[in-house]
Amino acid sequence: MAEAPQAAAIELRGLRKRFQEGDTERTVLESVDLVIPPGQFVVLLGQSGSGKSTLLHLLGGIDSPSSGSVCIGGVDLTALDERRRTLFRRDRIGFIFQFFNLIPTLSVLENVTLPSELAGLPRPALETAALHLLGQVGLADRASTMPDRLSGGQQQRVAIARALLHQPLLILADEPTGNLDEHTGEQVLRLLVALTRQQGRTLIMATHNAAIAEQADRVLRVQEGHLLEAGPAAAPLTA
Ligand SMILES: Nc1ncnc2c1ncn2[C@@H]1O[C@H](COP(=O)(O)OP(=O)(O)OP(=O)(O)O)[C@@H](O)[C@H]1O
Repeated sequence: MAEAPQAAAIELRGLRKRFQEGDTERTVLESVDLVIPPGQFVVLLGQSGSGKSTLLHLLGGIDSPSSGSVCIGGVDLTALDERRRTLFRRDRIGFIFQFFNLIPTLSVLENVTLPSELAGLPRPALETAALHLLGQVGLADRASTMPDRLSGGQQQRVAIARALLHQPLLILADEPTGNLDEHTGEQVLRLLVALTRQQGRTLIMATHNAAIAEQADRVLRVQEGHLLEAGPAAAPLTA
């Protein structure tokens, strides 16, 4: 899919998301405008239920806004039909979830290569790249292991390799260490940040880990439907 060469990694304009619950309509996000240039690491804060996952789903094309536009790498997801949006998501977005979502019947290597194979990338080159990435996440010797033989931190490192293999435009991580102990979680986050920085990728991460937020280029907070610059005075966005 064609992309403008200098396009922002993310451009949101007038984004609004409402959910219908019976007779009541709940506005989760309202008037969200945001521009993120390529290569930045952005942390997303916000209380439980504030709308962090909703925003990540809109950025990844998992869900559609009620109004407004979502441009990723210059491609307006709201202008794509469902099939094209699915293909865009598969080819250009990397997801890392709290629960690692590995396929239990596939080996570590197969879990890492599967999404890229589905995207039509050639298998021998993929395996070489996947083994290299598994080395970078410290799992070079576990390629043929089944996921249930790995610790939680190791499983999340497999998920990181899987999310990075197809060289996505945007990596979305939704509380990726919520299921890990604090020490392991922080190690995994540091690895994810280091790898995405090394590859020059854009990473948006919902996390409550203050040490990781300190490493971010930008920290945003979802609060009462609005997206604010996080900081002592929770200022409105200037983007
Ligand atoms: N499919 C849906 N239908 C109706 N309401 C929804 C739906 N998805 C999310 N919501 C509502 O939107 C609000 C924001 O939810 P969201 O999961 O985005 O919050 P969050 O900040 O990620 O929370 P947490 O930190 O607990 O994961 C919540 O009130 C939730 O109930």
